[in-house]
Amino acid sequence: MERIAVLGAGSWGTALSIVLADNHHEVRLWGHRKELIQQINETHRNQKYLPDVELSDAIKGYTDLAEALNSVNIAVLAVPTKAIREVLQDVIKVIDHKLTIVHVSKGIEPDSLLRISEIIKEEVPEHLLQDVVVLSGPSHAEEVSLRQPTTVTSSSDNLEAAELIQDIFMNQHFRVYTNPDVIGVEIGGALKNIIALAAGITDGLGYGDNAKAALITRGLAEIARLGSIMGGNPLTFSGLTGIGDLIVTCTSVHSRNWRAGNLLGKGQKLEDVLENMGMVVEGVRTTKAAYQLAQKYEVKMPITEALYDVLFNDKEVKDAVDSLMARVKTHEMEDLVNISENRS
Ligand SMILES: NC(=O)C1=CN([C@@H]2O[C@H](COP(=O)(O)OP(=O)(O)OC[C@H]3O[C@@H](n4cnc5c(N)ncnc54)[C@H](OP(=O)(O)O)[C@@H]3O)[C@@H](O)[C@H]2O)C=CC1
Ligand SMILES: O=C(CO)COP(=O)(O)O
Repeated sequence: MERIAVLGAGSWGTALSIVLADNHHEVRLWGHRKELIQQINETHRNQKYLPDVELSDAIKGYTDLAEALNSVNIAVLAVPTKAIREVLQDVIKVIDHKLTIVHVSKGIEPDSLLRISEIIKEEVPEHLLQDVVVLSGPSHAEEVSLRQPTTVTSSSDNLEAAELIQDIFMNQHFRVYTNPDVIGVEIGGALKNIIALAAGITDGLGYGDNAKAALITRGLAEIARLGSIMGGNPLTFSGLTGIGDLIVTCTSVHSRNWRAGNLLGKGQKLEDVLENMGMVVEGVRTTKAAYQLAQKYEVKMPITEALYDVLFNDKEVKDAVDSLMARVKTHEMEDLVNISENRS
């Protein structure tokens, strides 16, 4: 049994706390809102983020970060990407020993263009950092908290650390694989949210399954194109954290990214959609970061670029779809064409 701190008491932090408590670990769920943590401790429910599930006594809520991290060697970082630096800066003020940090967030930081494991290594000095592990895959909190079958991937530069986290989380409802390709895992997890926003938009516009299949397939192509150039293993994009997460996020009503896209497709304004969601929609910031990455690496990412225009340049959603369809003709598998041209 381990004592584990989960930092972030939103949907995902709470759902993962349930998995850890089921596995008989002592779970310290830290959140920055006093009322929410009080409610978790008094009613054993997280009314705002996962109202339908009762939390076990093994999950204790904390608002004091020092208390939550006292005598803890493993911390699960479950806050939105934009809050990661702030939380880490507070964490290093209150610890005096090495932590293994498991991050479960799906995003890329705009402008710095850093992946989350890179932000962690930038913020946490070596003498306080044991290992960094990313846990990612097709896993909506709503289903995980109901103990419905779910599969995810644990990834780290240190295989032993990835396996430790695999052991800690794995149970009969929550199956954990390992993958040493941290770059591919983080890029797949972050960029699928862009495609999910786009899939929500086409659904909101009233387009059908053909459009959705096209987005998933061509979306995966552009994620893999960028991710491979950044150093990810192309095979990772056909795994759980690639196509797996892309499918679940583009097709599930649980997805906040899909829901946000759906409302945009129905004509709502971005500010209104985000304000009413009440939960993080990571894909918006990630679209900006991916757009910048595409320029930096000179990679073609037409869906990301079209969505960028919708989100940040006020382009009409219908016009964005029209311009994607009217792009200059091209091969589906450009690499295959290059290989066969070289042979002849
Ligand atoms: N939900 C899911 O099914 C899954 C989510 N993820 C990823 O997990 C990450 C977290 O998402 P999720 O839990 O769903 O998001 P939610 O919006 O449900 O919850 C986010 C939580 O983080 C808190 N928070 C925000 N900023 C700070 C801060 N500066 N300091 C402390 N706490 C803060 C929020 O508090 P407040 O109430 O004050 O806003 C809230 O409790 C995202 O990157 C997401 O992509 C990954 C897999 C599945
Ligand atoms: O990452 C997720 C499922 O794997 C959650 O997706 P949303 O953030 O779109 O809800």
